[in-house]
Amino acid sequence: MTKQNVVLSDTTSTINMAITVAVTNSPFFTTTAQKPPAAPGQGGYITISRNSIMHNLEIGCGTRVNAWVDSMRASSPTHIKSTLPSLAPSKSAPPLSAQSSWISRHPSALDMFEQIIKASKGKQIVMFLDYDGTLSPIVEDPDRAFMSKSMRATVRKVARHFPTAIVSGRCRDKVHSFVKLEELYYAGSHGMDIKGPAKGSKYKKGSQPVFFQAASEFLPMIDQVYKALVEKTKSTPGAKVENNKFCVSVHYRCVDEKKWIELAHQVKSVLKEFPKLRLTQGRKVLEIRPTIKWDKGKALEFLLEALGFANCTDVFPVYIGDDRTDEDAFKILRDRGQGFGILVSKFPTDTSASYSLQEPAEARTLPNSWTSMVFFFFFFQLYFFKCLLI
Ligand SMILES: O=P(O)(O)OC[C@H]1O[C@H](O[C@H]2O[C@H](CO)[C@@H](O)[C@H](O)[C@H]2O)[C@H](O)[C@@H](O)[C@@H]1O
Repeated sequence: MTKQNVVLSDTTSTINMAITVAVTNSPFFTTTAQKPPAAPGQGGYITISRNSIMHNLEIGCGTRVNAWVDSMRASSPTHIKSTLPSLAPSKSAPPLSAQSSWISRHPSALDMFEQIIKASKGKQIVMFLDYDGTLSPIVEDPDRAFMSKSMRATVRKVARHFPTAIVSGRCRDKVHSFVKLEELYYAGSHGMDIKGPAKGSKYKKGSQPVFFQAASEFLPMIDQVYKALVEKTKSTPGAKVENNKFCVSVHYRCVDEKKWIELAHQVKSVLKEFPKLRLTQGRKVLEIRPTIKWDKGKALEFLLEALGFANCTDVFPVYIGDDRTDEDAFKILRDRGQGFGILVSKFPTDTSASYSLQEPAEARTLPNSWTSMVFFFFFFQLYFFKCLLI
């Protein structure tokens, strides 16, 4: 029996935790490894290998199916809340050494605020923001994950000072309809659908409009798999299939846990017919997407290039996100040695982000400059917002 340390992260739902899962041969999980060893947050978000799932479900091997359901369960706040202490110091539960060590490796962005501003001096800051769980609260109905007016006002302010992009797993049009800011860049479908502001941007060098769809040829297939999944899962109460244009989400947040295995089998039976699609896992969501090598990290690189910063040393990208899919972008920043990633999380989790956002109470001093103020209030809102999450 091989013991594998698998990190399951549900940042938005305050459910980040490291779980040691004993998995025999464990082909079930493939992790996007995040080196280097000395860097904070080695490890990665879990990608469920489609082949492994397909195989395991196909042969009806109880252990493998259970492993999948275990993974779904581990992304559940109720399970993790009860087992992992929050990063916030509490009277009843003094911080564990693991927690303090995590915080020392991923210090609060607020505590490091002055250093961050100093490091960005003379460079063009470019902001990348995840949507669900970062700008909007996690709610049961994905169609109602609205952004608050104050968050919108903050993002508007940020965009006035820096080129700003929303990078989301959602369909680009949908995330645009939630954010409602024309001046931003939007990268929907996990970065597979990128569009710049219709009126252009004062930051962009050159007049070419920014538009890129990395998986256009998959459109008919995604439509097909969406319809098949809707049909197949309709017998599972609470299951919701969301068409994100270049990918599909199967939500199980409202599905009775006893029915998760049934849902897993339904999804498997559909995916069997689509060998060019792969399956990954998000927050109480199974995400089906093309097998192309494109993710939020690639979208970040694409946008930096489109903005004219491809080989620049004077650019400072900042990516704020809370999900496993954001790790691809954090890793790019770490590898480039440019800017930094901020993980919004109440709990320790494996991450390539440099900094974290945990508690609003950490905000102590007000920085001086206007730019700093924008950052400060932006961070502060994210902190505050995070505390309201389920
Ligand atoms: O990259 P993101 O912007 O974070 O999008 C990832 C997924 O977010 C949405 O699902 C999540 O938020 C829902 C609303 O709060 C919640 O109900 C769900 O359980 C979460 O997984 C979105 O609906 C998905 O399509 C995105 O892939």
